[in-house]
Amino acid sequence: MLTGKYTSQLSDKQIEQLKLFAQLLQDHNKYLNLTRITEIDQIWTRHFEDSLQALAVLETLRLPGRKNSLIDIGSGGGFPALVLAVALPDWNIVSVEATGKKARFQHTAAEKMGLNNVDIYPERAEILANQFDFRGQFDAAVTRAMGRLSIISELTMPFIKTGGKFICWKGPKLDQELIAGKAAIELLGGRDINIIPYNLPGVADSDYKLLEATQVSPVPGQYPREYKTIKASPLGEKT
Ligand SMILES: C[S@@+](CC[C@H](N)C(=O)[O-])C[C@H]1O[C@@H](n2cnc3c(N)ncnc32)[C@H](O)[C@@H]1O
Repeated sequence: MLTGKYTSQLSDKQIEQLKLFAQLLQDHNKYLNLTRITEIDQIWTRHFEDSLQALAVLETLRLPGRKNSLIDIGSGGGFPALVLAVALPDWNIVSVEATGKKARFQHTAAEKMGLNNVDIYPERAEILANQFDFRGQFDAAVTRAMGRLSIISELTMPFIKTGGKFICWKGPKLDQELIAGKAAIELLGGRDINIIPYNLPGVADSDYKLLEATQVSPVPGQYPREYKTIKASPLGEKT
C-alpha cells in the first residue's frame, strides 16, 4: 500500500483498521457501488490520505480536557468520516448519509474496525440540521464530493458551533465556484476563508484543495431550505 504524509503517521492499530476498511470496501463495492476507486494503492491515496488532509485544520481546534466533535455530510462509503474516526479516536464523529444501504455499510465497517467514536445517521442533512441536538453543535462540519460550494455550504454549515470550522474537499472546479461559494459562506455566518492546496503521492498533476472557513456567527434560522429550493436557487449564485 502507498502511504503519504498523514497515513505514514498512523499507529500499527490504525493501519490495521484501515487495511480492514479497504478490504471491506473492495468486498462490498461489488454490489453497493460505493466507489470507483478499487485498487488498493489508490484506496490508500485517493481515499485515506485524501480524507486525512483535514487533520491540519482539525488539530488547531483541539482544546485540552474536552472531546471535540465533527460531522461529515454525505459520507457515502465512509469518506472522510470513518477514516477520521480511525485517526482521531478521542473525537466524537457523526456521519450523515442519505442512502440507507451506504449508511448500513458504514455501520458494518465501523463495527468490524472496532470504532466506538462514530455514530452513523441514514438521514438527509437538511432534516437533521433543524434538530435541536444537531444544529450548531459541532466543532467542525466537513463534506467531500457533495457538489457545488454554494449548495454544500447551506447543507453543512448549520451544524457548526460559533468558532468552529467548515471544511470541504475541492478539485479544479473550485475556481469557477469560488465567487458564489464565498458569498454563500458569508451569508451563512462564515468568514476567514482559506484555501490549502495539496498533492497526493503517486497522483500526477493533482489539483486538490481543502477549503476551510470559520463560523463566526450562527447560521440564520431560515437555512437550510428544502433541498429542491437549495438546488433551484443556490445561495450566492445569480439565478
Ligand atoms: C458523491 S458521494 C460522496 C461520498 C463521500 N463523501 C466521498 O467523498 O466519497 C455523495 C453522497 O452524498 C449523499 N447525499 C447527497 N445529498 C445528501 C443530503 N442532502 N444529505 C445527506 N447525504 C446526502 C449521497 O447519497 C452520496 O452518497
